[in-house]
Amino acid sequence: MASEVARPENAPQHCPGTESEEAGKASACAGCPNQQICSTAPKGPDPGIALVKDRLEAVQYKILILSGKGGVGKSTVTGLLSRALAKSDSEKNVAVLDIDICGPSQPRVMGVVDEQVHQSGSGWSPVYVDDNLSVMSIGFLLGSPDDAIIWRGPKKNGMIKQFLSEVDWGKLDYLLIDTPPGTSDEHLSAVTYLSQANLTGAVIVTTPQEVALLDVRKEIDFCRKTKINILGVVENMSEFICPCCQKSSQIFKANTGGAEKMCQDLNVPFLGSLPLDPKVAKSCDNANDCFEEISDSPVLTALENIVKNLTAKCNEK
Ligand SMILES: Nc1ncnc2c1ncn2[C@@H]1O[C@H](COP(=O)(O)OP(=O)(O)OP(=O)(O)O)[C@@H](O)[C@H]1O
Repeated sequence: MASEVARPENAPQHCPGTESEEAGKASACAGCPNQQICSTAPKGPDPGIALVKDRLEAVQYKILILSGKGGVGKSTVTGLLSRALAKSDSEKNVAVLDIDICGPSQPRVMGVVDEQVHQSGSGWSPVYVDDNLSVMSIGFLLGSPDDAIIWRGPKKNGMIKQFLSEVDWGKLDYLLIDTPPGTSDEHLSAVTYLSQANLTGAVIVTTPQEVALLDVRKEIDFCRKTKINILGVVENMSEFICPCCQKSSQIFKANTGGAEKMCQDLNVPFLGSLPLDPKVAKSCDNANDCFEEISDSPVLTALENIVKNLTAKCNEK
């Protein structure tokens, strides 16, 4: 994506590209409605891209967590995956970066709502959930969790640049980047700033219903257009296993075959499914360490399989 020449839609035939030194000055620019903007705008790639590359040099796997729709459990799955990865090997360092600027959930999901981040000479220090698990979110910077963030694209872009380039993670094995639903400003900013930082790929979270899968298809298309490697799809809330009789029910029925069938059709890896467990929702709502509270949940068994598939995909890179 970074190598493509950026040209506005209404550009003349021989437009040199908005980032070219010739932008606004070439003979083809005469009469172009963008001429003045092009000749005065700063040229070349955003210097933030190099800063992000340097900062994330010591992070082995950088993974974007995406979802087409809101509420499918992307933040919960990010939190569960990070805890599972951290618990699977105490030598591995794992971190979560929450770039859902307008709806940051990670402080609650990770059970660290009242914490604050500190700034030092080497950047922002993330909040530590465990010795080998840290998290950074705009939620830590708000005066109150009820404060609304009403920002336009450029301000969100600046915040994401800061998050990606100024957090002092130390040496990390996994950085999971929790994004807002859809394909919005935050995604474009993240993809741009990570364009030279060797992004490992994306995990897409969905629920089984067609209404959610429709939006996942768009997410897959976004990844393909922006050349992001798709590590795989996780289907969340696939079934509900009754804790009394162990009977399985499909609360969100997969009328079109669910995520696994969609993955086969679109030739995308399927990482596995997670059941719906009310204990998970309760624990996250109460901002508790959900791993402690769901030690007997089928979610943990299912999570093991997903972590195994995800780490295998990362190792392929
Ligand atoms: N497997 C699960 N079992 C039970 N509850 C779940 C499960 N996954 C997520 N939830 C619950 O579903 C709700 C939505 O989850 P979450 O906030 O993670 O979704 P999201 O996709 O990140 O939403 P958004 O992107 O809109 O912020 C939360 O209350 C969460 O606790």
